[in-house]
Amino acid sequence: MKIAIIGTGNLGKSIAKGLITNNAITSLYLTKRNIEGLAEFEGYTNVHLTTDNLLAVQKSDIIIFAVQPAHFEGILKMIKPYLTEKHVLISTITGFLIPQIEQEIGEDKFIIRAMPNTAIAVGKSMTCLCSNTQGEKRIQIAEAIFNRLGHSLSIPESQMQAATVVCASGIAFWMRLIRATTQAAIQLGFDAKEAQELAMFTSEGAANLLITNGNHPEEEIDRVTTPKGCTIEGLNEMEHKGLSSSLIQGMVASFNKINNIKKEQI
Ligand SMILES: NC(=O)C1=CN([C@@H]2O[C@H](COP(=O)(O)OP(=O)(O)OC[C@H]3O[C@@H](n4cnc5c(N)ncnc54)[C@H](OP(=O)(O)O)[C@@H]3O)[C@@H](O)[C@H]2O)C=CC1
Ligand SMILES: O=C(O)[C@@H]1CCC=N1
Repeated sequence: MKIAIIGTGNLGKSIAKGLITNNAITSLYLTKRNIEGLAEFEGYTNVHLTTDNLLAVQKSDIIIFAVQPAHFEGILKMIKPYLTEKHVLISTITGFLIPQIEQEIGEDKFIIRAMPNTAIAVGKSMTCLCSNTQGEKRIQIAEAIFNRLGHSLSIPESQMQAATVVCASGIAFWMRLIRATTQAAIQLGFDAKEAQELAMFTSEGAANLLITNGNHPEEEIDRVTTPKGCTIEGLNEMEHKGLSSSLIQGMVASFNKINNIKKEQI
């Protein structure tokens, strides 16, 4: 696959790492205005670093956009004359809707929105996908890419804002939970390195129990909570302090913020 990533920042680099590690590219063009920040990608014969978005578009079939929302409109205007019927356009841009993209480049283009997360760098992204009517004819290409780099789910565009919070921002939320459990483990006597090891692999085990068994979390909780035991004591104390409520309120705040994100960023 001939792929370009327009805007190789935090997410773009993560996608690039995933694509390279999983041998998912014939050629990969990575763009950025300041390409000094891409030194880690030097030395791969099929990876090209450039400031020239038009070159990247012309040399590629699949264009993944990963710039900040406020930069996207200008880039679409610039590349429009260079888009052909071969191009599949995949936008990871938060809050930028398909009709807005179509307004810039036309409804006849294959337009897909993807909401991956930074775990794509290690082939573990939960990625939600949607497309315009034309894009439905190429959605399998996006599914092939993102399934190779994790797990994908096609959803209506109306759910993309929620998917951004749950899946993309979700990495930060889970990191904070893992960090907090690490801090607790340190307080309980483990050194910092061991504490993080315990927190990381326990959270991985919890997720894998659900992925493998397909059970409801409460079913797995019931298996751990010995009557009058220490687990239920801890869980109930966490709930008295508002753990679930705090997570839900934080995620709803994150969701509401997306409505303003495009006009606020520069
Ligand atoms: N970070 C994440 O986990 C996720 C982010 N997203 C979305 O992905 C997008 C990028 O986010 P993120 O990676 O965090 O942001 P970053 O700021 O880290 O990356 C954006 C990159 O775009 C580059 N850029 C800006 N203007 C241009 C241009 N004209 N041509 C080429 N490159 C350009 C910037 O580099 P330079 O200034 O050198 O050009 C920068 O490296 C956002 O829209 C965000 O909503 C979606 C899911 C997850
Ligand atoms: O924080 C943000 O706005 C972007 C979108 C989701 C993850 N990062």
